[in-house]
Parts: sequence; C-alpha cells; structure tokens
Amino acid sequence: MRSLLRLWPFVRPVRARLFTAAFVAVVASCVSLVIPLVLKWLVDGPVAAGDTGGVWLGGGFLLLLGLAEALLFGLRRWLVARPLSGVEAAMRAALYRRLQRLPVAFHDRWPSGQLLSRGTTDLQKLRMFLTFPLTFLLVNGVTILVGGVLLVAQRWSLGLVLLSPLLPLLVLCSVFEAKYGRAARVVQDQIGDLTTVVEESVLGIRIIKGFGRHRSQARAFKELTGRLRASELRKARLLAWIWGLNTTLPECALGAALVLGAVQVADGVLSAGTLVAFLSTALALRWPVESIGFLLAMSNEAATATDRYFEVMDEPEVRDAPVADEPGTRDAPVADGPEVRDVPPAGGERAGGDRPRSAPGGLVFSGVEFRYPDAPPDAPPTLQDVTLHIRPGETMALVGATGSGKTTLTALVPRLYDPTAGRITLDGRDLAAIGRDEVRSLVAVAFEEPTLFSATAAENVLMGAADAQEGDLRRALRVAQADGFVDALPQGGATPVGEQGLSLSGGQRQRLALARAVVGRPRFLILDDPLSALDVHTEALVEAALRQVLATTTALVVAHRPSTVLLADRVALLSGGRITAVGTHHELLRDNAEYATLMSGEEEAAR
Ligand SMILES: Nc1ncnc2c1ncn2[C@@H]1O[C@H](COP(=O)(O)OP(=O)(O)OP(=O)(O)O)[C@@H](O)[C@H]1O
Repeated sequence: MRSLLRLWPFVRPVRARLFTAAFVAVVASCVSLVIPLVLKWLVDGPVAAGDTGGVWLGGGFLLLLGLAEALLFGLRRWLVARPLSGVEAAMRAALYRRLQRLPVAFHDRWPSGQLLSRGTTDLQKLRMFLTFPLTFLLVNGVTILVGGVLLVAQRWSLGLVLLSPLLPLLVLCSVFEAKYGRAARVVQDQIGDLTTVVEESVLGIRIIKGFGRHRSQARAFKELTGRLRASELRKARLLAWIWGLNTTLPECALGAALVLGAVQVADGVLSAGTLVAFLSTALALRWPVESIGFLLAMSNEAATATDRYFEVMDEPEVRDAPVADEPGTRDAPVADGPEVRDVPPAGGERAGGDRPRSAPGGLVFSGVEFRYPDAPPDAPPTLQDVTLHIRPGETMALVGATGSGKTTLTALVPRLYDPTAGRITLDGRDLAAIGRDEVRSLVAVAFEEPTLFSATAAENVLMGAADAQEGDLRRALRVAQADGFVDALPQGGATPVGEQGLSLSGGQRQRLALARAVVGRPRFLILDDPLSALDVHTEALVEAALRQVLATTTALVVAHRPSTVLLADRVALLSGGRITAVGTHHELLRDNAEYATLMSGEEEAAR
C-alpha cells in the first residue's frame, strides 16, 4: 500500500480539487447522519403528540437533507472527474516518453504485452482508485467514527453492542489485504501475458493462417485465459469472503442491539424515538462498513498497478556520459591501416564534423567488443576485437555468414546498443561522447526488416529527417526507386500505408525504408541488406541511383549478394564476431576461401 504514495507527484497538481472533493464527501456523509437525529425528534415529538404540521415540517426537512446529500455527492464527482482523467493522461504520457528513451536492450527483455497492459489497464485501475477508494476510505472512516460516537452518545450499552465487531473486522481486513495484494499481482501480470499473446497473434495472423495453426493458437490462448479466470476467481473468493464477514458480523450486532433496544423500550427505560434514531444511525453505517472490503480490494489493485507502473519508470535511462580522453588518442591500429583520405561531408549538409586534427575521419571501430545483456554469461561475446576503418566518403560492404554478427555491428553505429569494450568514432569524435540525438542526426539506418508506421507513405519517408522539404522527399523516393509506385497509390504520397505498412509489398516497404534512410542526406549511412526483397531488375535500378548517394556518404552496407557488394569500395569479412579480412571484392574473392564460398552461394546451398 505504501507504493501508492509514489502517485503524489502526479496527483500534486490537482491536490486542491481532490482535497475539496474529499471534504465535500465527508460533509455529504455527515449530512446522512443528521437524518436519524431528525427522525428521533419527529417520532418523540410531532408523531407522539399527533402534531400533523410538525410531521410535515420534519418530512420536508428530511427531504431537504436527502437532496443536499445527493447534490454534495454529485458535486464531489464533478470536482474529480476532469482532473483525474488528466492525471491518468499525464502518467500515460510519462510512461510513453520513458519507453521511447529506454535502451533497445530493455525492449529486447520486456514482452510488449506487459508494457501495453501497464499503459492501459493498470492506469485505469489507478484512476479508479483516485476517484473512489482514496476518497471513500477517508469518508467511510470519518462516517464510522462520527456514527460510532453518535451511537454511544444515544445509548452507550446499545452502542457498544453494535461496535463490538469493529476490532475483529480490522484484523480480518488486514489479513485480507495481504492475500488480495498477492492475488491482484498475479492477475495483472497474467493480463500482461495475455496481451502479449493477443498482440503476437494479430501481428502474426498470416503465419497462423498460412500454417493452419489457428486451432493450436486458440488452445494456447484458452489455456492462458483459463489460468487468468482461475486467478480472477481466487480474487472473487477473497472478496466474497471479506464482503460476507463485513456484512454478517455487523448484521448480527445490529440484531442483538435491536433485541436489547426493544426490551429496553418495553421496560420503559428507552424512548421509541431514541431506538428509531439509534437503528437509523446504525443502518446509515451499514454501507460504509460493508464497502470497506471492496474499497480495500480496489486499493490493493491500485497498489499493484503502481508497482507495475514504476517497475518501468524506474528502469535507468541511458545517459550520454562525457568521455575524458582526448578523441583520437586511444585508437587501436585499424584494419587496413588508418589511411586518411578526407572527403568533404556529403554536400556539407550536416553539422557535427568538428574533427580533432590527429584523429582519422570516417567511421572507425577500435577493438570493439559487444555482448548482449541477456546472453548467457559463459557465451562468447557476439563481437570481439572488431577493428575497422571506413574512410570518409567510402562505402564498406560487410559480409559474413548468417549469425556472424553483421546486424549487431551495424546496430552499434546509431547507438541502439553501446559496445561493451573498445570504441567507435565518427569523424574522429568518440561515439559515446557525441550524444544520442546528435548521433541520430548524423547516422541514418535502413534495416533488412523494414518497419513502417500507420501513417502516409510520405510521412514514413519524412521520419528520416525533421527538416526535409518536398524536394528532398522526391529525391529520396527516386534514389529508392519508390517514386513510381508511390505516385501510383490512390492519393500518391498522402496514401496511408496501413498498420506496419502491410498494405504494401515487401519490396515496396523496403524501398520506402531506404528512402527514409537517405532523405536526410546523412553523413553516415548504415544499410542492413536493404535490397534483399527486390527483384533483379529493380535492384539494379536502385543500385544505380544509390551509387550517387554513396559516392558522397560514409557507408557501411551489409551485403549477402555480389550485386550489393559491388556497390562498395571495399569489403570487410566478419567471421564469428571478428573482422578476418578487408579488401576489395576481387582481392577477397581471390585470396579468401570463406569469402569466395559466401559469394558463390555454396554456403547458402549447404544450409
Ligand atoms: N537481442 C539479442 N539478444 C541476444 N542475442 C542476440 C540478440 N540479437 C542477436 N543475437 C545473437 O547475436 C548473434 C549475431 O546476430 P546478428 O543478427 O548480428 O547476425 P547476422 O550476421 O546479422 O545474421 P543474419 O545474416 O542472419 O542477419 C546471433 O547468434 C544471435 O542469436
């Protein structure tokens, strides 16, 4: 429950409204406790005396009290509704911001459904908690306290009988709270797992249908929902148990007080009006006592939701640490010798090249090692001692067997991951010192698996550069040979491409991703086998146009086919996470058996 205190920074801006609403609710609840006192006056006074005018007066007063109570509760609701939905929205926005900033390694580790459920169901539970239980636990507490005092004041012996279950109920509630908290955690985690399965099934619907796996998928889903149902039932049983006790014990006490009160009235030691008032007060306390179990349950779910929310929010963001060493002084000898052939940056388009005189320009990997955070501790690093120099304006092809670490190496340049040892420099500046935002304005990437967003074709391309103009868009589409099919879309570039661009073919998606990479005229271009889904004819056209872009860009291109390798000035061979050879395509073909095998496709055929 203490975790609920962590909501304060989000609730702080609306605290005035929240406190006012709580005060209004306490007043409304106290108004309901005045009703029995008016009843006592009515029964002992006008009713006993046969005073019809007095009865009407009392009735009218009761009506006014009832109306005031209803209006005050309505006012409370109005006071909290808008600010609390604002709190929910602010928390959701903060979560989304955090998710965008967390490292890729975090997203590798966390199932998407778990994140989705934290941003949806958990936050709804928090809003519900702030709307009801937070106020009503206070209101009910005050009502029970004031009501208890009134009961004891009206007739202390009857009051003590009626309040006798309070202590055992307090003990039972604390036991319930602990048990329910554990059950709520299980349920909310299972909802996260279920969301992951639903998301995967929706995204993978083509595979599921293509392989006729819908029945087995439905069975797996049913199993998960069955488990969730069992956990929900456990929660329901716990709730029924506390609700039952919260109802039965006070009802028994009320029955005992009623019998005792009736005897006292018969003995003439208690007035009928006092008994009526006493019973009315007791009945007014019924709901506050009964609902405590239910309110505690909601609070527990909110505490669990808070824990789950902050599990993500507490994840450390990656910070850009300044590098103490003078850039360019720590370089290990680089493959093929650090021959520096400075070529002006691509058309002078981008800033960021204030290179120290001593450091080699271009893209330099020096003794780079990388190990995935979730890799088994005894597994060798994915990349080991990678030392490679891509000169300014040069295009280097990266070739290697499947699983050799090519994608991993390319992911280090836009800082999707940071090396675990060694360093990378861009035009002599240490990548770790540049800062992610600037790195991403210098480096553009296109991955083999093109990811598009549910936006228009043009918007997807323009994501590659915030300040790109129509002319840049047309040029990028032309380079990627995407202008033809984009113009042929019903609304041209303004045509929505559907969720993940699934209304386009694989080759079309890949060309839009390539256009996105080149639209910002990046200084460094990283392409991970960007033409794999194209037919031979289109590939040749894209290569011809891409050649012009590559001529003025420092580029690293993962290549599987000789046609892509031929785009490059030189080739680096990655084998088992190490660079084992660097040279031109023809040199490697002549001198390196592994490279010759990879390029001949024999390896492919052997697999
Ligand atoms: N997120 C990850 N967590 C742990 N290991 C990973 C992760 N991503 C990749 N790996 C492992 O790293 C190794 C290199 O993978 P990588 O994708 O870089 O190879 P690749 O050379 O690009 O392969 P391909 O040519 O098939 O695309 C593989 O053994 C892979 O299992």
